[in-house]
Amino acid sequence: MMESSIKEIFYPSEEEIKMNRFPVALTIAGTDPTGGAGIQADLKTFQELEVYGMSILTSVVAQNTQGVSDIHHLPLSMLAAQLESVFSDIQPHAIKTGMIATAEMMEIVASRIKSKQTQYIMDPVMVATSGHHLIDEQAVASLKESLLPLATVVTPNLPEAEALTGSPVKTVDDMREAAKVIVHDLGAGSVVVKGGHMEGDAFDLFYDGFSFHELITPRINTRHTHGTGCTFSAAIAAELAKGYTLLDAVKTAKQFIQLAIEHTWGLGKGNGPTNHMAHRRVKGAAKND
Ligand SMILES: Nc1ncnc2c1ncn2[C@@H]1O[C@H](COP(=O)(O)OP(=O)(O)OP(=O)(O)O)[C@@H](O)[C@H]1O
Ligand SMILES: Cc1ncc(CO)c(N)n1
Repeated sequence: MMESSIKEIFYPSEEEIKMNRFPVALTIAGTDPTGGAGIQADLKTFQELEVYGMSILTSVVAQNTQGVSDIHHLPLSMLAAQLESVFSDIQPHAIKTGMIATAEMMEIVASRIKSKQTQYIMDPVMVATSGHHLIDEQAVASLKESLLPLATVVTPNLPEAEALTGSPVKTVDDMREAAKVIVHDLGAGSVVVKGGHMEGDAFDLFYDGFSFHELITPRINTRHTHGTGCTFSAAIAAELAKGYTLLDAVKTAKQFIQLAIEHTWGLGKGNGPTNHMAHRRVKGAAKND
């Protein structure tokens, strides 16, 4: 059964949040000093969706809207220490991973996530919008073998879906086949194959292992799409932290990123960031509307 495109935003009332619990989400990712991607985008997205955000750094990335100029991977001991700091004190309801550049880092993160009963959203970050590779070859293998099978949902774009499956992913049929491989062969709980890199409508395909759901919104004609994938997966993490179903979380994330792209401020000389506050323009979405 194919779902139609999204019709409205649905945010919890104050009462619903109090009733559920105070939702907490953790991002484990790299940095983006211009704020459009990485943990900066994740924390903004958590906050906009009324989820308490925590963050663990994997790599410090010198980047802006025109590209990546340098990357410094934190020592493995620092990654392990940050994980201990968080998990010995505040338990997240949802964990999202973004850029994890090396196989060694992935193994450390995977061993922690394995021991947690929590929703895990994996954004299999491989290449920045500018085309700069953010993880090494060995890390791709480790991502597939160690992290991906732990994921509640994984959110590859088309090139990442190709890297994961080893097959071209150019058409909707290719997306469907890739989704089945990622769930049934590679072991992810579910997958959203993101169609941002395709022509035509912004077509994403969500597959939960049983049925396909098409999430389709009009393509916004803009170059300002830096960090769209980070923001989209962070929105899914926030909604899962609040206790929404996976399909509802994906639908809300889709609407969130659509607005964020549509209302971009066009910052920077290159591919600018999205506007993480745009959802507030939708009547009734913000608390005091
Ligand atoms: N121009 C656009 N108009 C509308 N939606 C878009 C556009 N570009 C991307 N999207 C949507 O943004 C979300 C992220 O998809 P995208 O393919 O851009 O991820 P990504 O390549 O991983 O992002 P990034 O690497 O820049 O963080 C998807 O829901 C996609 O459909
Ligand atoms: C840190 C980081 N993660 C992910 C992306 C993907 O856009 C990026 N550019 N930077």
